[in-house]
Amino acid sequence: MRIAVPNKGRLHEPTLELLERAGLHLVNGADRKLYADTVDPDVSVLFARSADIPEYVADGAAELGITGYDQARESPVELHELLDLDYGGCRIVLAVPEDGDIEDVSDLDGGTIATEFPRITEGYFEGTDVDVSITEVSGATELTPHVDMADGIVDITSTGTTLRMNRLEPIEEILSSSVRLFAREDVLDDPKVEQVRTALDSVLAAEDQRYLMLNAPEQRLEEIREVLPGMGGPTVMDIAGTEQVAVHAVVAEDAVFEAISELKAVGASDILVTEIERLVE
Ligand SMILES: Nc1ncnc2c1ncn2[C@@H]1O[C@H](COP(=O)(O)OP(=O)(O)OP(=O)(O)O)[C@@H](O)[C@H]1O
Ligand SMILES: O=P(O)(O)OC[C@H]1O[C@H](OP(=O)(O)OP(=O)(O)O)[C@H](O)[C@@H]1O
Ligand SMILES: [Mg+2]
Repeated sequence: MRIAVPNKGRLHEPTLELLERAGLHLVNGADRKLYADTVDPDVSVLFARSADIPEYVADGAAELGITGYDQARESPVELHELLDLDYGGCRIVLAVPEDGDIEDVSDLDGGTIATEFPRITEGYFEGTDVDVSITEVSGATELTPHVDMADGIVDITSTGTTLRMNRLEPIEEILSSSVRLFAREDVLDDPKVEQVRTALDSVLAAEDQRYLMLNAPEQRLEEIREVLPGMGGPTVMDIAGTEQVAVHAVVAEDAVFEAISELKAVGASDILVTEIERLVE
């Protein structure tokens, strides 16, 4: 089983980090290589450009691919999306010069749009009654409206800094993207695919949960339980030779702050909060 992952760019590092956290450690160095093995002898990693990953998976070079949803939409191939990996969040927008006369999509009729995403752009304009010609560029798209190459652009934005720096403003959002795990339809029944999906999902599931440990007087256990409904309730252990119990529970990260003061109020002490590496439900 091969997983195609970004070989460079902003998705490279976080993708390798995710594989590591999921337990799929690369074993023979990743630098400047096309392939790497993982600790699982049945799983290897293939490095490719983010934009090429959908094609690599569809063509059989890899069974699974990790890349942006925008890249999957731009590619002509059809893949099955297994998991939203929740990083590389960005939007593809239609943007025009801040100080020009274009205020609305309809003002672009008869105009030219420059983009690295011609298919997405074409699909968007097909859904409007605005006719534009599309010029494909391979980078620095933001420059094109200022050198009379285009009236507007369709490009990626996240913080909006690049658009602002180039005196452009978004007038429409075309799609919202994040990194996803994709598979070819014919491998969906392979148990290894499910194993990889579960491993990656366990990292995401753990991210917004914390492991809470505390000591409490045994007679206050019921009150403690009320604060900690948790996953299947807390684990309770007797502390030998004392009237105290040790309580362990998984708690949503955003509930920890409040839970701590409530737990103290019902007699908890020695409260410890730790991150969870993986969580398989
Ligand atoms: N500003 C951004 N914020 C968040 N995610 C982004 C941003 N820009 C790009 N991405 C995501 O990362 C993917 C790859 O973009 P990146 O710029 O890293 O590679 P690239 O420019 O395609 O690399 P290459 O150098 O191989 O051409 C995009 O398809 C998108 O999903
Ligand atoms: O809204 P912002 O946060 O400013 O991000 C948007 C920019 O990020 C991406 O470029 P990237 O930094 O990946 O550089 P690249 O052109 O080399 O791909 C994208 O092509 C935009 O130019
Ligand atoms: Mg880029």
